[in-house]
Amino acid sequence: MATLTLPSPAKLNLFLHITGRRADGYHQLQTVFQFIDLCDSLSFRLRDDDQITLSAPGVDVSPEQNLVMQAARALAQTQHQALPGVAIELTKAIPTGGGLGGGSSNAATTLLALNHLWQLQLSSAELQRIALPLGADIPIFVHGEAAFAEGIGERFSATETPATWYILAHPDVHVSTPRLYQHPDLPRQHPPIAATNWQQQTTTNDFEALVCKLYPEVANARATLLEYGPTRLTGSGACLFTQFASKAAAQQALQQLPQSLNAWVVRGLQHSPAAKALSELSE
Ligand SMILES: C[C@@](CO)(OP(=O)(O)O)[C@H](O)COP(=O)(O)OP(=O)(O)OC[C@H]1O[C@@H](n2ccc(N)nc2=O)[C@H](O)[C@@H]1O
Ligand SMILES: Nc1ncnc2c1ncn2[C@@H]1O[C@H](COP(=O)(O)OP(=O)(O)O)[C@@H](O)[C@H]1O
Repeated sequence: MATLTLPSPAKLNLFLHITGRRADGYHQLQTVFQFIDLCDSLSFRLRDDDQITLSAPGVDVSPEQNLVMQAARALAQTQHQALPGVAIELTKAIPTGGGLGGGSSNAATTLLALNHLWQLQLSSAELQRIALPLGADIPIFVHGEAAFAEGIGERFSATETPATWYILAHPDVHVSTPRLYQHPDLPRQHPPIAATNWQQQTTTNDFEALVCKLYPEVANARATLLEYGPTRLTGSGACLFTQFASKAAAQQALQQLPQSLNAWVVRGLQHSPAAKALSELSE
Protein backbone atom coordinates (compact mmCIF):
# COMPACT_ATOMS: atom_id res chain seq x y z
CA MET A 1 0.00 0.00 0.00
CA ALA A 2 1.33 3.47 -0.88
CA THR A 3 2.82 5.64 1.86
CA LEU A 4 1.83 9.30 2.25
CA THR A 5 4.74 11.38 3.60
CA LEU A 6 4.11 14.97 4.66
CA PRO A 7 6.17 17.75 6.26
CA SER A 8 5.08 19.15 9.62
CA PRO A 9 6.46 22.68 10.02
CA ALA A 10 7.35 24.69 13.12
CA LYS A 11 5.79 28.10 13.83
CA LEU A 12 6.99 31.39 15.23
CA ASN A 13 4.88 33.83 17.22
CA LEU A 14 6.09 37.09 15.63
CA PHE A 15 4.56 38.82 18.66
CA LEU A 16 2.35 37.63 21.51
CA HIS A 17 0.16 39.85 23.69
CA ILE A 18 -1.88 38.42 26.54
CA THR A 19 -5.08 40.44 26.76
CA GLY A 20 -7.00 38.60 29.49
CA ARG A 21 -7.86 35.35 31.18
CA ARG A 22 -11.04 33.26 30.81
CA ALA A 23 -12.95 31.76 33.74
CA ASP A 24 -11.55 28.29 32.82
CA GLY A 25 -7.97 29.58 33.22
CA TYR A 26 -7.14 29.76 29.50
CA HIS A 27 -5.61 33.05 28.38
CA GLN A 28 -6.94 35.35 25.70
CA LEU A 29 -4.17 36.46 23.42
CA GLN A 30 -3.29 38.24 20.22
CA THR A 31 -0.46 36.84 18.15
CA VAL A 32 0.80 36.48 14.61
CA PHE A 33 1.69 32.92 13.62
CA GLN A 34 4.20 32.45 10.83
CA PHE A 35 5.46 29.04 9.63
CA ILE A 36 9.14 28.30 9.12
CA ASP A 37 10.93 25.76 6.94
CA LEU A 38 12.15 23.71 9.92
CA CYS A 39 9.95 20.61 9.62
CA ASP A 40 9.32 17.23 11.19
CA SER A 41 8.27 14.48 8.80
CA LEU A 42 5.26 12.18 9.15
CA SER A 43 4.47 9.15 7.04
CA PHE A 44 1.15 7.32 6.94
CA ARG A 45 0.45 3.85 5.53
CA LEU A 46 -2.99 2.23 5.63
CA ARG A 47 -2.96 -1.20 7.31
CA ASP A 48 -4.94 -4.34 6.55
CA ASP A 49 -6.44 -4.32 10.07
CA ASP A 50 -8.06 -1.59 12.23
CA GLN A 51 -5.02 -0.77 14.41
CA ILE A 52 -3.47 2.71 14.65
CA THR A 53 0.24 2.40 15.43
CA LEU A 54 2.88 5.08 15.97
CA SER A 55 6.66 5.05 15.90
CA ALA A 56 8.04 8.34 17.29
CA PRO A 57 11.67 8.04 18.31
CA GLY A 58 13.00 10.92 20.43
CA VAL A 59 9.62 12.09 21.79
CA ASP A 60 9.45 12.01 25.60
CA VAL A 61 5.87 10.68 25.86
CA SER A 62 4.29 7.27 25.22
CA PRO A 63 2.64 6.66 21.84
CA GLU A 64 -0.83 6.93 23.44
CA GLN A 65 0.01 10.37 24.92
CA ASN A 66 1.60 11.57 21.70
CA LEU A 67 -0.47 14.34 20.08
CA VAL A 68 -0.28 12.40 16.77
CA MET A 69 -2.13 9.45 18.27
CA GLN A 70 -4.56 11.71 20.13
CA ALA A 71 -5.39 13.50 16.87
CA ALA A 72 -5.87 10.23 14.98
CA ARG A 73 -8.19 8.87 17.69
CA ALA A 74 -10.17 12.13 17.98
CA LEU A 75 -10.74 12.14 14.21
CA ALA A 76 -11.76 8.46 14.14
CA GLN A 77 -14.25 9.10 16.97
CA THR A 78 -16.16 11.66 14.87
CA GLN A 79 -16.99 8.89 12.36
CA HIS A 80 -19.78 6.32 12.59
CA GLN A 81 -18.08 3.83 10.29
CA ALA A 82 -15.25 1.32 10.52
CA LEU A 83 -12.00 2.86 9.33
CA PRO A 84 -8.87 1.10 8.16
CA GLY A 85 -5.93 1.11 10.56
CA VAL A 86 -2.86 3.18 9.83
CA ALA A 87 0.84 2.87 10.60
CA ILE A 88 2.33 6.30 11.38
CA GLU A 89 6.02 7.16 11.59
CA LEU A 90 7.23 10.47 13.02
CA THR A 91 10.74 11.77 12.41
CA LYS A 92 11.53 14.79 14.61
CA ALA A 93 13.70 17.75 13.62
CA ILE A 94 11.85 20.44 15.62
CA PRO A 95 13.13 20.76 19.21
CA THR A 96 10.36 19.92 21.70
CA GLY A 97 9.18 22.39 24.31
CA GLY A 98 10.79 25.30 22.50
CA GLY A 99 7.74 27.41 21.66
CA LEU A 100 7.86 26.13 18.07
CA GLY A 101 4.61 24.17 18.23
CA GLY A 102 6.13 20.92 16.94
CA GLY A 103 3.69 18.62 18.72
CA SER A 104 0.74 20.77 17.65
CA SER A 105 1.97 20.75 14.06
CA ASN A 106 2.30 16.95 14.14
CA ALA A 107 -1.30 16.67 15.35
CA ALA A 108 -2.53 18.97 12.56
CA THR A 109 -0.58 17.13 9.85
CA THR A 110 -2.15 13.89 11.15
CA LEU A 111 -5.67 15.33 10.90
CA LEU A 112 -5.01 16.57 7.36
CA ALA A 113 -3.40 13.31 6.24
CA LEU A 114 -6.07 11.01 7.70
CA ASN A 115 -8.90 13.19 6.38
CA HIS A 116 -7.33 12.53 2.97
CA LEU A 117 -6.47 8.82 3.42
CA TRP A 118 -9.78 7.92 5.06
CA GLN A 119 -11.61 10.03 2.42
CA LEU A 120 -13.66 11.84 5.07
CA GLN A 121 -13.91 15.14 3.17
CA LEU A 122 -14.15 17.19 6.36
CA SER A 123 -13.67 20.92 5.82
CA SER A 124 -10.77 22.85 7.33
CA ALA A 125 -13.21 24.45 9.79
CA GLU A 126 -14.45 21.01 10.92
CA LEU A 127 -10.88 19.74 11.37
CA GLN A 128 -10.03 22.87 13.38
CA ARG A 129 -13.01 22.20 15.69
CA ILE A 130 -11.75 18.65 16.30
CA ALA A 131 -8.21 20.01 16.87
CA LEU A 132 -8.92 22.73 19.45
CA PRO A 133 -9.68 20.54 22.50
CA LEU A 134 -6.35 18.76 21.90
CA GLY A 135 -4.33 22.00 22.05
CA ALA A 136 -4.79 25.73 21.45
CA ASP A 137 -1.97 25.83 18.89
CA ILE A 138 -3.23 23.03 16.64
CA PRO A 139 -5.91 24.92 14.61
CA ILE A 140 -3.37 27.32 13.03
CA PHE A 141 -1.48 24.38 11.53
CA VAL A 142 -4.74 23.01 10.08
CA HIS A 143 -5.61 26.49 8.78
CA GLY A 144 -2.26 26.39 7.00
CA GLU A 145 -1.82 30.10 6.35
CA ALA A 146 0.05 32.65 8.46
CA ALA A 147 -2.47 34.70 10.42
CA PHE A 148 -3.23 37.23 13.12
CA ALA A 149 -4.82 35.07 15.84
CA GLU A 150 -7.11 35.92 18.75
CA GLY A 151 -9.28 34.07 21.26
CA ILE A 152 -7.01 31.40 22.78
CA GLY A 153 -5.18 31.28 19.46
CA GLU A 154 -7.92 29.78 17.27
CA ARG A 155 -9.65 32.82 15.64
CA PHE A 156 -7.82 34.01 12.55
CA SER A 157 -7.63 37.15 10.41
CA ALA A 158 -5.59 37.12 7.23
CA THR A 159 -2.31 39.00 7.41
CA GLU A 160 0.80 39.20 5.26
CA THR A 161 3.95 38.15 7.12
CA PRO A 162 7.41 39.34 6.06
CA ALA A 163 9.25 37.04 3.63
CA THR A 164 12.37 37.03 5.74
CA TRP A 165 15.17 34.91 7.17
CA TYR A 166 15.93 34.19 10.80
CA ILE A 167 18.51 32.73 13.06
CA LEU A 168 16.52 30.43 15.31
CA ALA A 169 18.34 29.62 18.56
CA HIS A 170 17.45 27.03 21.18
CA PRO A 171 18.97 27.78 24.59
CA ASP A 172 19.53 24.48 26.32
CA VAL A 173 16.54 24.60 28.69
CA HIS A 174 13.01 23.19 28.62
CA VAL A 175 10.38 25.83 29.38
CA SER A 176 7.04 24.48 30.59
CA THR A 177 4.10 26.26 28.91
CA PRO A 178 1.59 25.47 31.73
CA ARG A 179 4.09 26.72 34.35
CA LEU A 180 4.50 30.03 32.51
CA TYR A 181 0.78 30.55 31.95
CA GLN A 182 0.14 29.95 35.67
CA HIS A 183 2.91 32.26 36.90
CA PRO A 184 1.66 35.18 39.05
CA ASP A 185 4.13 37.60 37.40
CA LEU A 186 2.91 36.98 33.83
CA PRO A 187 1.46 40.25 32.43
CA ARG A 188 -2.16 39.62 31.39
CA GLN A 189 -3.64 43.02 30.55
CA HIS A 190 -2.16 44.03 27.22
CA PRO A 191 -4.64 46.42 25.55
CA PRO A 192 -5.98 44.75 22.36
CA ILE A 193 -4.74 46.06 19.01
CA ALA A 194 -6.52 46.00 15.63
CA ALA A 195 -5.65 43.02 13.45
CA THR A 196 -4.70 45.39 10.67
CA ASN A 197 -2.39 47.36 12.94
CA TRP A 198 0.38 45.04 14.10
CA GLN A 199 4.01 45.78 13.43
CA GLN A 200 7.06 43.91 14.62
CA GLN A 201 8.57 47.09 16.10
CA THR A 202 5.54 48.20 18.13
CA THR A 203 4.66 44.78 19.60
CA THR A 204 6.31 42.43 22.09
CA ASN A 205 6.12 38.92 23.54
CA ASP A 206 4.53 39.12 26.99
CA PHE A 207 6.32 35.91 28.09
CA GLU A 208 9.78 37.27 27.26
CA ALA A 209 10.71 39.25 30.40
CA LEU A 210 9.43 36.51 32.72
CA VAL A 211 11.18 33.70 30.80
CA CYS A 212 14.44 35.70 30.83
CA LYS A 213 14.08 36.17 34.60
CA LEU A 214 13.34 32.49 35.31
CA TYR A 215 15.85 31.04 32.80
CA PRO A 216 19.20 32.90 32.69
CA GLU A 217 20.24 30.71 29.70
CA VAL A 218 17.51 32.42 27.66
CA ALA A 219 18.54 35.89 28.86
CA ASN A 220 22.18 35.18 27.91
CA ALA A 221 21.29 33.85 24.46
CA ARG A 222 19.05 36.87 23.87
CA ALA A 223 21.86 39.28 24.80
CA THR A 224 24.20 37.52 22.33
CA LEU A 225 21.65 37.51 19.51
CA LEU A 226 20.72 41.16 20.01
CA GLU A 227 24.23 42.06 18.82
CA TYR A 228 23.21 40.77 15.36
CA GLY A 229 19.64 42.06 14.97
CA PRO A 230 16.14 42.39 16.43
CA THR A 231 15.52 39.31 18.57
CA ARG A 232 12.36 37.93 20.15
CA LEU A 233 11.11 34.88 22.07
CA THR A 234 8.63 32.59 20.28
CA GLY A 235 5.58 31.38 22.25
CA SER A 236 6.44 30.62 25.86
CA GLY A 237 10.05 29.93 24.82
CA ALA A 238 12.75 28.82 25.09
CA CYS A 239 13.58 29.49 21.41
CA LEU A 240 14.54 32.96 20.18
CA PHE A 241 14.56 34.30 16.63
CA THR A 242 16.63 37.08 15.10
CA GLN A 243 15.50 38.67 11.86
CA PHE A 244 17.74 39.16 8.78
CA ALA A 245 17.07 40.67 5.37
CA SER A 246 18.78 37.84 3.47
CA LYS A 247 19.84 34.23 3.85
CA ALA A 248 23.49 35.25 3.32
CA ALA A 249 23.36 37.79 6.18
CA ALA A 250 21.81 35.19 8.51
CA GLN A 251 24.40 32.57 7.55
CA GLN A 252 27.24 35.02 8.11
CA ALA A 253 25.95 35.86 11.60
CA LEU A 254 25.47 32.15 12.38
CA GLN A 255 29.19 31.56 11.74
CA GLN A 256 30.05 34.10 14.43
CA LEU A 257 27.75 32.74 17.16
CA PRO A 258 29.31 30.74 19.99
CA GLN A 259 29.45 27.01 19.15
CA SER A 260 27.68 26.28 22.44
CA LEU A 261 24.42 27.87 21.20
CA ASN A 262 22.19 25.51 19.15
CA ALA A 263 21.11 27.62 16.20
CA TRP A 264 19.82 27.29 12.63
CA VAL A 265 19.10 29.58 9.69
CA VAL A 266 15.38 29.28 8.80
CA ARG A 267 13.01 30.98 6.40
CA GLY A 268 9.65 32.55 7.29
CA LEU A 269 6.74 31.06 5.30
CA GLN A 270 3.28 32.47 4.62
CA HIS A 271 1.90 28.98 3.83
CA SER A 272 2.34 25.71 5.70
CA PRO A 273 4.17 23.19 3.51
CA ALA A 274 1.89 20.45 4.94
CA ALA A 275 -1.38 22.05 3.84
CA LYS A 276 0.26 22.96 0.53
CA ALA A 277 1.46 19.40 -0.17
CA LEU A 278 -2.02 18.02 0.53
CA SER A 279 -3.84 20.54 -1.61
CA GLU A 280 -1.47 19.64 -4.48
CA LEU A 281 -2.37 15.95 -3.95
CA SER A 282 -6.08 16.73 -4.13
CA GLU A 283 -5.76 18.73 -7.39
C1 LIG B 1 2.24 29.80 24.26
C2 LIG B 1 1.80 29.29 22.91
C3 LIG B 1 1.71 30.46 21.90
O1 LIG B 1 1.46 30.03 20.58
O2 LIG B 1 2.64 28.35 22.29
P1 LIG B 1 3.89 27.39 22.78
O3 LIG B 1 4.89 28.20 23.51
O4 LIG B 1 3.29 26.30 23.63
O5 LIG B 1 4.45 26.82 21.48
C4 LIG B 1 0.36 28.67 23.01
O6 LIG B 1 -0.57 29.61 23.55
C5 LIG B 1 0.28 27.39 23.81
O7 LIG B 1 -0.58 26.55 23.14
P2 LIG B 1 -0.61 24.96 23.45
O8 LIG B 1 0.74 24.49 23.85
O9 LIG B 1 -1.28 24.30 22.28
O10 LIG B 1 -1.57 24.95 24.70
P3 LIG B 1 -2.51 23.80 25.29
O11 LIG B 1 -1.87 22.47 25.09
O12 LIG B 1 -3.91 24.02 24.81
O13 LIG B 1 -2.45 24.19 26.85
C6 LIG B 1 -1.24 24.04 27.60
C7 LIG B 1 -1.37 24.88 28.84
O14 LIG B 1 -1.31 26.28 28.52
C8 LIG B 1 -2.44 26.98 29.02
N1 LIG B 1 -2.94 27.89 27.97
C9 LIG B 1 -2.80 27.58 26.67
C10 LIG B 1 -3.22 28.45 25.68
C11 LIG B 1 -3.85 29.66 26.07
N2 LIG B 1 -4.32 30.54 25.17
N3 LIG B 1 -3.98 29.95 27.39
C12 LIG B 1 -3.53 29.09 28.35
O15 LIG B 1 -3.64 29.38 29.53
C13 LIG B 1 -3.49 25.93 29.32
O16 LIG B 1 -4.21 26.26 30.48
C14 LIG B 1 -2.66 24.67 29.58
O17 LIG B 1 -2.31 24.55 30.92
N1 LIG C 1 4.31 14.65 18.52
C1 LIG C 1 4.91 15.30 19.53
N2 LIG C 1 6.07 15.96 19.32
C2 LIG C 1 6.67 16.63 20.34
N3 LIG C 1 6.19 16.70 21.59
C3 LIG C 1 5.02 16.06 21.85
C4 LIG C 1 4.35 15.35 20.84
N4 LIG C 1 3.23 14.85 21.39
C5 LIG C 1 3.21 15.22 22.67
N5 LIG C 1 4.29 15.95 22.98
C6 LIG C 1 4.57 16.56 24.30
O1 LIG C 1 4.37 17.99 24.17
C7 LIG C 1 5.43 18.71 24.81
C8 LIG C 1 5.60 20.09 24.13
O2 LIG C 1 6.03 19.87 22.82
P1 LIG C 1 6.05 20.93 21.63
O3 LIG C 1 4.71 21.00 20.97
O4 LIG C 1 7.17 20.56 20.74
O5 LIG C 1 6.44 22.28 22.35
P2 LIG C 1 5.84 23.74 22.47
O6 LIG C 1 4.43 23.59 23.02
O7 LIG C 1 6.77 24.44 23.41
O8 LIG C 1 5.85 24.39 21.15
C9 LIG C 1 6.63 17.76 24.71
O9 LIG C 1 7.57 17.94 25.73
C10 LIG C 1 6.00 16.37 24.77
O10 LIG C 1 5.93 15.93 26.13
